[in-house]
Amino acid sequence: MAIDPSPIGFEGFEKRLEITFSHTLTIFKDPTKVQGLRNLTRPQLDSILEPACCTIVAQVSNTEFDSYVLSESSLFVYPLKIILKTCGTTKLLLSIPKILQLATESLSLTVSNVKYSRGSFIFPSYQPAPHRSFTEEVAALNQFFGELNAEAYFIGDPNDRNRDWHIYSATEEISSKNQTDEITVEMCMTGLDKKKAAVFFKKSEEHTDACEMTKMSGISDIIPSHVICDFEFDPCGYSMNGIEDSGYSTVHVTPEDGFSYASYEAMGFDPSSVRFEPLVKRVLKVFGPSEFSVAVTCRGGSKWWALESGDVEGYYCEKVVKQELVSGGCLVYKTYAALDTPTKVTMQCRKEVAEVESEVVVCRCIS
Ligand SMILES: C[S@@+](CC[C@H](N)C(=O)[O-])C[C@H]1O[C@@H](n2cnc3c(N)ncnc32)[C@H](O)[C@@H]1O
Repeated sequence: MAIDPSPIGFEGFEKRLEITFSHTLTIFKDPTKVQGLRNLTRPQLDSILEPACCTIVAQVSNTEFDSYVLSESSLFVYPLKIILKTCGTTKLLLSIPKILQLATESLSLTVSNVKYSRGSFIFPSYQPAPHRSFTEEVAALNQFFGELNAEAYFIGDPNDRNRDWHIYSATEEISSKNQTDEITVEMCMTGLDKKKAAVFFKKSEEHTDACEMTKMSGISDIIPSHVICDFEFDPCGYSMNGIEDSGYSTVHVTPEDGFSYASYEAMGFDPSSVRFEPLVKRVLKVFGPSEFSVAVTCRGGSKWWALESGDVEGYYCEKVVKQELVSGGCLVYKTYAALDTPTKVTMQCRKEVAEVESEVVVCRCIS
């Protein structure tokens, strides 16, 4: 586990890396090839996490994929996709060489798509290399994926640096054809309601375990059909992965007052049965944040899902930014503040990353 060197508090905001692979070899019903990355052994997964400075603390799997709760967030392993999400002072991008070595050399896979995203750190000056700035992160990513079609987007408000969203997208082939409909929702919440955050502290007298936290907080009601693997930290903090078929949800909570933070992410759900507004509402009911952001990445024909409605009771939507991604998908980023929070200024997509980075990095803003 990475020791948090910040004397101020724990960095809740996660870094998230998603790498999708394709087979280089023809598969003749070879079960080893069909299982792809799921063939990685526990020591091999540990060797991926070691450079990032985090460890596996719990696991739940189904026929489609494996999910792991980490000392700092989560790992999801599908046959052809790996999603690593880490927080605190972890060095997520240092895991890339090991992931690529195992996927390409041991499993004969090739990289087809890469997505890296994160919000704005609460304590940016305590992040280690290569996470000291987005510029540094883009340079690190380009070392491995710069040969693909790669773009980096820095979406935010120059007057409000702590609401930025950072996204790096790289793809082997620029095409939106044959993309399966897939939606990823990433919510970042700050200023949690103190009473709601109190659930995520272990009580010394009546010990509260992770399962109780899941039920008492209402997390189990967000997508009730998900099978949940939860974990409580000492003296406080909570993480969970929920799984169903090829979809997952994941929640991470830093409940300490002054730097409280919670994240909610869901991917692979049926967009006709899980709708944006009620989903966001159920998550907000659990945490009652003073501010939050939602980043929705849509692939295939599912863009309507993110654009359908932005109304959230008790909050006003400060801004909506739409960004087409080089991989063919579309990102919709929305920021909200509780109705009693002062209005924020206009958000825009800045070009400064493009100015300092290599040629493959551009920043475009559609809205
Ligand atoms: C649950 S982890 C997940 C972080 C997640 N990204 C978030 O902030 O929502 C962070 C919380 O667990 C607490 N914690 C306690 N022991 C920890 C450990 N060994 N590693 C990481 N977090 C720990 C931290 O103080 C913090 O409240």
